[in-house]
Amino acid sequence: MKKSPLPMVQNTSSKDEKRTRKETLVKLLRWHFGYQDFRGKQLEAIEAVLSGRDCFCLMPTGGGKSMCYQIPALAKRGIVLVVSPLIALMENQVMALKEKGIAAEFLSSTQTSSVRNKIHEDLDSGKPSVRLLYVTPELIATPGFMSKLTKIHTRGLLNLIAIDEAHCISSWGHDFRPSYRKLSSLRNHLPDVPVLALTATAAPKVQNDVIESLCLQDPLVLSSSFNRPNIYYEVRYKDLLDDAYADLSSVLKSCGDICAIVYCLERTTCDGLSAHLSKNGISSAAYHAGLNNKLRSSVLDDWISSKIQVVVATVAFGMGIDRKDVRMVCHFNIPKSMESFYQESGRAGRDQLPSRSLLYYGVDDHKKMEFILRNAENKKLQSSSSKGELSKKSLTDFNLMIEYCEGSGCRRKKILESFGEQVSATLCKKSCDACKHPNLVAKYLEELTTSIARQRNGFSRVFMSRSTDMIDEEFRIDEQFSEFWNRDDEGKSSEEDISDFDDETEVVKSLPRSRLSRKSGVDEKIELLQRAEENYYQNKNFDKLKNKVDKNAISETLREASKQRLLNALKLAHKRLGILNIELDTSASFLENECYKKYGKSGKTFYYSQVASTVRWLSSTTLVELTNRLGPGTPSVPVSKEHPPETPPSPLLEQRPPETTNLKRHSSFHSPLLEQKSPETTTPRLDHTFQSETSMNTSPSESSSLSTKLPSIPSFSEFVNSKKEKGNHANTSQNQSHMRLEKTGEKRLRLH
Ligand SMILES: Nc1ncnc2c1ncn2[C@@H]1O[C@H](COP(=O)(O)OP(=O)(O)OP(=O)(O)O)[C@@H](O)[C@H]1O
Ligand SMILES: [Mg+2]
Repeated sequence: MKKSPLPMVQNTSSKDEKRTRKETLVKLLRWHFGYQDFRGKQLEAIEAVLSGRDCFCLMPTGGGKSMCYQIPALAKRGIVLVVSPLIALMENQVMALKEKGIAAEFLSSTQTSSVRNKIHEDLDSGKPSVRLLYVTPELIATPGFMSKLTKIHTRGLLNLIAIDEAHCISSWGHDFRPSYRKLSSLRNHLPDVPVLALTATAAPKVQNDVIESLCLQDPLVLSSSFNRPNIYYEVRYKDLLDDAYADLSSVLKSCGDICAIVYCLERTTCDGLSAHLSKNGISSAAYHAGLNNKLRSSVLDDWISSKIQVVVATVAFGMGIDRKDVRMVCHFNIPKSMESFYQESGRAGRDQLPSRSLLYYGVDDHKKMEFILRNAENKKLQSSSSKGELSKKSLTDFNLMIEYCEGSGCRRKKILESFGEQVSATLCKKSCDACKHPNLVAKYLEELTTSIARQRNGFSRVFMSRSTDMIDEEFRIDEQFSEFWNRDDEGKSSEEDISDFDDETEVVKSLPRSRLSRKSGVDEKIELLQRAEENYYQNKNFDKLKNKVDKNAISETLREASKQRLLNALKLAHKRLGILNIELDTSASFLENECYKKYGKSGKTFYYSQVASTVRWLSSTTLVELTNRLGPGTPSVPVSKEHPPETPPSPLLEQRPPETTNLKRHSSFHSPLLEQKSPETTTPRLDHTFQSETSMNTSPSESSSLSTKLPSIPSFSEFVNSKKEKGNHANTSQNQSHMRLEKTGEKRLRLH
């Protein structure tokens, strides 16, 4: 339903006229949005763009930047074009505006062509009804759309171009989107349309970059303080806690039924933590780019409509999400920069009511993030030597985050000073843990220092400990080792989860790719890692390690959550493959037990990686493989949906004696870590025929014993060796195949 139009704003300059204009704008605000008055610098920004001036608007998260282009759209006949980085963000805003009776639309590839055509017809009509048109930067770059904009402009109907989240244009910013770079063409094509750039990113370098890149002319630069007085800042130290999962769970419980966001670095953590919270009676769901669009939308809807209270998410969740009553934002892993932290924690308390930011800091998380950033930095350095300065920036930015966690003194001051704001000592008013409980925080920091020193002396873990600095200094992580990185998504590198953008491709394209081809020196480093692993398992320094291992121990709760994950994955496999001849609950226990047996002593990270890899295996495995691993007996004929095995289902766990885990590997066993097949099995094949052939070549007695005696999950050394062999084998096979192809000039079956 559309509202009746209010008087249009005139561009006038006398004092009275100025007052009248302000009154009209306030009337529009009250009429359409129900707010009493403008906040902060909103009015100045609105007046500037209405007078035709470019404006750069720097406001804190939740400060009300959207209003700076929404009111101008209502104040003048014509269209305001809004460029926004995420489709979800556009959808949300358009929906909210439509609910208020404001004619807003968005154009994106997710719409049906009939919806898009309708919008285009309206735009071409000469008298468009739409007042706010949201588009992606990619669309702006297309010649067709640019000529449409030019046409609208020649009819005098393009009032303003608003670039929301404008920091995305700057490679100095924390959310750089290459597609935003294309927006610089707007000024060439539409030189006299005012441009409004909006961001909550305060770094001066980013500001200058935005102004230059968008070619803003004599812009009015409006900036407000970044202080969020209604947010209480706190850091908890994972290394000093028995169980961070349990700690978060009790914090959330003690707060009552609050709305919260928990950010994690990795998708697996989101899944595990969300399962843990749910199990403890907290209504929660995981949200990350690994879920399909439908699932993500339903999680978002449920959270926005308060059906669930807590979303456990990667950074894919949040940019521009406008739920005002978020009472707590928790970072379960350290964010990559102060800018990211500020943006994400700033999603708390947008209604200006007291809220909380809680960060769980762990030394392992620190190392992991540092490793990811260094890896990304190395990649950038290799791709362009001129970007050296830029590459180092990520580590410098991260150091501010470390200082926030490990340093003493007011947290608020640290945040604001990192953005160049000078802050008085009294500003915080005891609204951070360091100001409210200085002695306690000092004690924690001391304990943390001791714990770090202990870890430095001991060798806590192959990848995550400080003693691996010398390795990761040069060692370029290969995607293939991602299992040991607690990664849940093959083919995507660690950086992806940091960006975790879900709808655009360019960021994904810019991710580090596998470096298998760059072999130089890698073998030595692998050997180094293997030696490290051997040392570790020999437990020579067990006493020194004990403390750390305890901290890293796998709790029953974590095991239960993992079992739940495996059960869910089994259910999905059950759906995908049809009726499975296995008992799901027992099989989940069995698989979890396998992971625990293998990595129970190595600690959470390895154990959790193994769970993750098993989950992935379940998502892609065939019925034969699954039955071989979990079912009652090896089928002597290929198993298919049409020909299920005749033996009745019987849970494997009871059938398997403990010593059988060391028996020789069944050829049809498909380990998620060890995909390599023995040389004799590497003939051209289709998956199913291969499985059935191997099964048929096995004698019945062998077959039944193999089916119950499952192979062990490979150790890190086995995994590394298998990858090496696989690499060598692939090279040999490729050479042979290449020669054959050259000879025959014919394309044959692709060799593995
Ligand atoms: N003048 C106002 N008075 C009261 N509430 C307002 C006012 N202007 C905006 N708001 C409300 O403040 C909330 C935050 O606004 P908005 O989403 O525009 O913030 P933002 O600056 O874009 O934040 P972010 O950086 O997170 O995108 C919204 O719910 C909005 O309706
Ligand atoms: Mg916004």
